[in-house]
Amino acid sequence: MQGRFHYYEGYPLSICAMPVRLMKLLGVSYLIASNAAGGLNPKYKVGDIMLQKDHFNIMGLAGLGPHIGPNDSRFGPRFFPMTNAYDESILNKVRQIVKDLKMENKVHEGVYTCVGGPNYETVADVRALISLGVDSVGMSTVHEVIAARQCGIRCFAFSLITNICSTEYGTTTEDHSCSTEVHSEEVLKVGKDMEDELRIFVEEIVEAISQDT
Ligand SMILES: O=P(O)(O)O[C@@H]1C[C@H](O)[C@@H](CO)O1
Ligand code: HPA
Repeated sequence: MQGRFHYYEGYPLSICAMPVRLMKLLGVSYLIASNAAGGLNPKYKVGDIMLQKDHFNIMGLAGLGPHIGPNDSRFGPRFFPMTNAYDESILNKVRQIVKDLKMENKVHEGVYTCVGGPNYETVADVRALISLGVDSVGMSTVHEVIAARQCGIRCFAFSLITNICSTEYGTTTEDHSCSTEVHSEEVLKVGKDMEDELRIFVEEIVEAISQDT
């Protein structure tokens, strides 16, 4: 996919996840999802990659999800587990690719969360997410993976760390902005700068998965 629907654009999460259900109808069996995300783990640097071992569904805990409403049983059961949402055998392949491509110094494994956005987080938000065990924060992917898991699609996802979320209140500069705040220009630039490296990374993952099919 080129782009995706986001909750902050005014779409319900069922629409945000709809392309995954379309993929299922087209016969897709693996989902590779990526996102731009803020780094919460103090070890992360801008430009690093975080393989998602899991996600923390903060919107789901608040009652928001792609399956609210009548269940469409073509896509799976009403109730379904999310214990192993991120496929361990794909993760193992990716771990090997990370070694082969000598990317170990910039690749981590961690927990992602999706917030509603479109505003970035306050310092209090960031401190709370860290205390909840979250390593990266973005505005997508969780509901897509939930939709995929209901219908049996195997998932791999990673975050590109485009900015570091501040745990400290910054100093206000002369133009009334703040020294530690995030701007979308920065997020887009890091995404652009990493495009070629990420393309190779994803091509390797597709190749490794396709050897199994
Ligand atoms: O679509 P993703 O989750 O990669 O994009 C993130 C979330 C927002 O759309 C945007 C904020 O900078 O980046
Ligand atoms: N927070 C939420 N979403 C994001 C961020 C962030 O810091 N960076 C990129 N997408």
